[in-house]
Amino acid sequence: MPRFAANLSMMFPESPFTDRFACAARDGFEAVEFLFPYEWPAAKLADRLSEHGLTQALFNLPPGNWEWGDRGLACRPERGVEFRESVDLALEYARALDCPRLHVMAGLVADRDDREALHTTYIENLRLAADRAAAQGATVLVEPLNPHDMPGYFLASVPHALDVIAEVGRPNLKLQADIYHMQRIQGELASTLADHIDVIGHVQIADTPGRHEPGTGEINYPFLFATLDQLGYDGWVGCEYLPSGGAGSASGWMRDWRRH
Ligand SMILES: O=C(O)C(=O)[C@@H](O)CO
Ligand SMILES: [Mg+2]
Repeated sequence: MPRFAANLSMMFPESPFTDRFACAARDGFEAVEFLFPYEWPAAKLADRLSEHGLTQALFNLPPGNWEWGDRGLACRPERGVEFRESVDLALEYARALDCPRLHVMAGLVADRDDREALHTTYIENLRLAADRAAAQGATVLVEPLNPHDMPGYFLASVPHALDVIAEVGRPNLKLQADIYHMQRIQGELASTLADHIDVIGHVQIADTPGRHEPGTGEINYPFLFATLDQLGYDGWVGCEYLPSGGAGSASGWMRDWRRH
């Protein structure tokens, strides 16, 4: 049975962020993940983890200026200094939270951009991030995001992510397989998990349409959880969804599913 981590950026929206650790523990989660921890002191978040006996499974590098439209820096040639600073800051938080996984967002591409230059920058930046992360035993992840939710995102398909991972050539660079995005990009869920299980370093879930909890849409999650078990996946499965309604919908499906 997969081990689930609550994504505190999306789950428990009725509670302030730092109270969501308690909500996750109350609902039976042993781990949490979130997007960006940087507006809270790392020590405060570390206290929340230990207070509730939770493991930090994953978080993201700083994405640049989200309000101004940044969605990551890694492919942007003109943002090199900021990217390197973002790696160091994320690794500092990772040490404080004892977190071994960091998601590096690629960034957006515009029509006028020189794609070759973005590609070269992305590969160099991922090597740098992976090498700095390796020094503290951490893994760096790349995640294809679907073009409906994230138009213009540089890394928009699983084959592109696999090519990048191969070219970067670092053992601690892995694929973040977000099943919700994979469904909206391409489908072929079970076969993609099976074909690439060796490079999958983290899994995330949500159903579609709506990006809500499993059981609210078209994805057969019981089948995919059994597939992950058969493949021997023993990492975390991040619950990165917006509960469809009310506090109980955040994790009620998980309790029902575990009873069977
Ligand atoms: O949107 C997702 O899916 C993520 O996992 C984020 O880390 C990137 O926005
Ligand atoms: Mg995701």
